[in-house]
Amino acid sequence: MTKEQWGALQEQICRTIGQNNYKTWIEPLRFRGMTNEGVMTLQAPTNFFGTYVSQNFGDMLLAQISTVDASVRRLNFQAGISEPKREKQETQKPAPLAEAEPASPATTAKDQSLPGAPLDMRFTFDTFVVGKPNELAHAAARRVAEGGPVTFNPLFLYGGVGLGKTHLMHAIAWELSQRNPNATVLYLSAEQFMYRFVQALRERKMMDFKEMFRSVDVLMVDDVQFIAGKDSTQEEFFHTFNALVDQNKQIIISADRAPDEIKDLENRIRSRLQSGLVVDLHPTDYELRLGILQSKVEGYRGMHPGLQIDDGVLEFLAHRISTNVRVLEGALTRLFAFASLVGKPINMDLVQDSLADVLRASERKISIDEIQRRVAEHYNIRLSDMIGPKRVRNFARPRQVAMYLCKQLTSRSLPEIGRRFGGRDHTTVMHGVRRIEELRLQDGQIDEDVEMLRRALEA
Ligand SMILES: Nc1ncnc2c1ncn2[C@@H]1O[C@H](COP(=O)(O)OP(=O)(O)OP(=O)(O)O)[C@@H](O)[C@H]1O
Repeated sequence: MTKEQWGALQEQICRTIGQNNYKTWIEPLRFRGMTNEGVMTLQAPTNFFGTYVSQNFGDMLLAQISTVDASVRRLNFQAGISEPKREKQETQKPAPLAEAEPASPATTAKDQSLPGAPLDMRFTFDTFVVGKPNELAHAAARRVAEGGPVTFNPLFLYGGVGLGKTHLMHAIAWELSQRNPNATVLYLSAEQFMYRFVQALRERKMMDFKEMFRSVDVLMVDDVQFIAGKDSTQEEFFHTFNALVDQNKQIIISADRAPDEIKDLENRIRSRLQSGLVVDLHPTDYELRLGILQSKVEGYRGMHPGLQIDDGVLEFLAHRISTNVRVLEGALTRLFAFASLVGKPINMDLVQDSLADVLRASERKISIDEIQRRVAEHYNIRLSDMIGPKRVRNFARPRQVAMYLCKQLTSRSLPEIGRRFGGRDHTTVMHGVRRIEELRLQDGQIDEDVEMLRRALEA
C-alpha cells in the first residue's frame, strides 16, 4: 500500500460510510507506512481516536484496502501530530522495523520501552473461536496466559498460514500484561529479532542487546522458521533462549511447521524448541469456520444493528472458502463493505457478485478420482468394486462415504457425481449422502473415518 493508493481509496470509503462518518473519523487519518509483514500504519490525532476507528471501522477499512492491496493484513493506529518529514520517508519501501518502533504511542500497543511489535487489540481470547482443530493449542495458550509457575517451556505453537498463531500469541501477551502489569512481556517476530541483532552488531551495542533480551519476563517470538539458515542469529537466539530458561522465564514460540520440519535449523536449537510443549493448530474444519463467521457477524451487528444476512450465506462461505481464516475473514469484510455500499441485504446474489474471485480461487482442487481412490484404500477395497454395481455392504458403505465426500469437497452436482460412480442416478447419490450424514451422528467409527479422510484429502 502506498500513500497514493490510500489517497485514491478515500472517495470509495466516503461512499461506504457516509460523508459525516468519513469527515469525522477517516479524513483526519494520515498514512504512515507499511511493513514487510503487511501491517499498515495510520496516524490518528489521539489514542482514543485511533482506538475508536480501529474498533468501529477497522474491518471496513481492511476490506476496502484489500480491494487495492491484498498484502495488507493488519492496521496499526499511531497517535501523534503529523511530522511532514517522516511522512515522506514512510512512503518509501517499508523498513522492517517500522512496526516495531512506533514513533509515538500506538493504540494497538501498550507503552513499550522494549522494542517489541505492537499487539493487535482485536486478538484476545474473547475473540478467539475454539473448535476441534485448535482446542489443544487454545488450552495450552490459556494455561500459559494464567502466569504462575512455568510448567512447559517453551510453548511451541505451529500451524499453517492464517490459522490463528499470531492471534493466540497476542492473546497470551494481553492476558499476561493484564494479570501482571509489571511483567515485561516482549512479543516480536523472528525477523525483528534478527534485525535487532544485526543492528546491535553494527552499532557495537551487543551488551545492551543481550541485557535487554535477558531482562524480560516473557519472550514471545513469532514465525521462528525465519531464522533457519541464518547462523549468527540462531546462535544469538540460542543463548538468549538458554539464559531465559535458566531464569525460569516463560518463552513462547510460533512457527509455520513443527520443529523437526524446519530445515537448516541447528540441532541444538531444534531440540531446545522441542523441550517444552509442542502443539499445533490444525486446518480449520467446517464447524470452526462457521463459528468464526458467526462470531464476526455478531461483532459487526453490534455496530450495525440493521445488518441482514440471508439464511445459508454463512454456511455457504464456511463450506466454500479455504481453511485459512484470514481469507475467510477477508471475504466476510468484503461482503459487509459491498452490502453497505449498495445498501442491500447480504444474500447469495451479493455473495456471487462480490466474491466471485475469492470463490474461484478457493474452488476446491480435490477431484472425484482422488476421493474414490483414497476411500477405496482406506476401506481396503478395489476401486472397481466401489464404482461397480455390487450392492453388498462391504462396498456400499465406502461408496456412500465417497459420495458424501464428493458432495462436501467438490463443487460437482449430484447427477455428475452419480455418473462418476458407475452411472448411478442422482437420487442414489442423495440417498448415500443423507445416510452418511445420519450415520455420522450415530456411529462414532464412521464419523471418525469420514473426518480422517476429509482431513487427508484437504491436507
Ligand atoms: N479461531 C479463531 N477465531 C477467531 N479468529 C481467528 C481464529 N483463527 C484465526 N483467526 C483470525 O484469522 C486471521 C489470521 O490469523 P493469524 O494472523 O493469527 O494467523 P497466523 O497463523 O499467525 O498466520 P501466518 O502464518 O500467516 O502469520 C486473524 O485476523 C485472526 O484474528
